[in-house]
Amino acid sequence: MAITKAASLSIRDSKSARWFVLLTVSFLMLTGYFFTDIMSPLQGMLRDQMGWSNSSYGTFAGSYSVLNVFCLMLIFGGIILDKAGIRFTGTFFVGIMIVGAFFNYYAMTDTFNNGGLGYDFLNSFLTDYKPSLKMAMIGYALFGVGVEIAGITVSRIIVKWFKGKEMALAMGLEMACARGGMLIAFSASPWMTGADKIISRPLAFGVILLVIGLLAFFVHNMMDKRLDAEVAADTSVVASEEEFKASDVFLLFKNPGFILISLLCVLFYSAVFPFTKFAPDLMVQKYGFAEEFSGMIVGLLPIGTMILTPIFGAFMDKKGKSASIMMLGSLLLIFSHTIFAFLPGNTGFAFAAMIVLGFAFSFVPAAMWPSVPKIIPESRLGSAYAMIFMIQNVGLMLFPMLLGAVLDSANEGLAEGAALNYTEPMMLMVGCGIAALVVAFFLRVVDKKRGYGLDLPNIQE
Ligand SMILES: N[C@@H](Cc1c[nH]cn1)C(=O)NCC(=O)O
Repeated sequence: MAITKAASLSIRDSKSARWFVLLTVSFLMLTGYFFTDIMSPLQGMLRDQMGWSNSSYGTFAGSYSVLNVFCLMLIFGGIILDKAGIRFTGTFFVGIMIVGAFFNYYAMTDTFNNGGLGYDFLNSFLTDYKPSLKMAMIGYALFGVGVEIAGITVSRIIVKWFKGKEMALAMGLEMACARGGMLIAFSASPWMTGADKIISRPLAFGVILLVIGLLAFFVHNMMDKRLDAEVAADTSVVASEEEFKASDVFLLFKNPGFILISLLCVLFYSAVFPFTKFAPDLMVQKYGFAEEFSGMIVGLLPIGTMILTPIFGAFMDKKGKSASIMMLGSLLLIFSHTIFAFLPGNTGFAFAAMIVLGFAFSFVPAAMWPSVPKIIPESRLGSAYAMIFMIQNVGLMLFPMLLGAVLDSANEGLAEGAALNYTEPMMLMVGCGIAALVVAFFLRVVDKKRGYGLDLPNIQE
């Protein structure tokens, strides 16, 4: 439900109140993104201690999206958000996130792996897969549902509090906080395992952090309740429905701009998030970094985006050029992955490729997300974002699984202790980048034909 006119001053007109709300939900997203990548720098430890193959690790990473894709959870999440509102949906799905994260933690504990609750059952079928992997996958799949729907809810919260005010800045800052969570995960997770390399330790910390995130969301709920009460009492406020409708989906797929932006989203993000799951191990295997430092190198990526995304967002707000910038971002993606795939394992190349990727990962999200409202009418925006994330999740499910399988098959028969060769998995990422560039090119062509105005400034004078 969107507020289209507020006659008298409300709590959202108070700068400190709305920025405080942004702080609570941004912190929540920081905790969510932290847990999303908490296992990424631990791939080597999972191989050594848990006996997970690279394919198993990829299957685990892809399990994040399994329920989102096969059970259409993002669509249901959108419907629940429309029907039950922000406070219920947010609280419920943050709860799911915590339950999933707890299962993920439990899978890594000695208690579980020494025959704890559920071990014998999970050991009784699909015996090629370790019980720890199956339990972790159940947890991560639940967590994936929770964090994705929490993310959609938070976007809705930002619109509710910032519409007609500093909305782009608020969205940019929320994204920067979320990337901060990624940064902490990549840099700190290997250290948190301690000298005795206990994998469950960072996960326990992650679960606690998520609970604190939920408490922050409760604070948001109190503010939101007050805002709703003010809106209900103000008879001059006109509310318009923006509900998810199944019929909207068919209309969306008749829109070439929507099809192209969804394709760009899945191709671009498939070459980024699944890559980051393997990137710390790539740093160890190809560039010879110590395991503890490998995550810090990958951490350069979120650091760069935290600074650059709001800057590029502000540029496009004023100057436009979003369609061209999406092409440039896709081109940089190809450059970066080409360096990882084909250039020698020199640490300088690793830094250079990560910095180039940081630019790509700042350009495309900063241009893509604010472009959606230019292509889709406001009444169908909720459905459009839900569908785009749903399509994106197909890539987030398949590509980590593919990367793991390609890595294993490319390194079959490798001598014990020899470094893994990442050329073939990285060629897959280059391929995604090329496909993203082609789609970005067609998006620009269609933009010119249909006049979406993607290259025009977001802020109209
Ligand atoms: N699907 C979301 C959240 C996410 C983070 N990691 C995996 N999924 C998303 O892509 N949000 C936009 C972003 O740029 O983070």
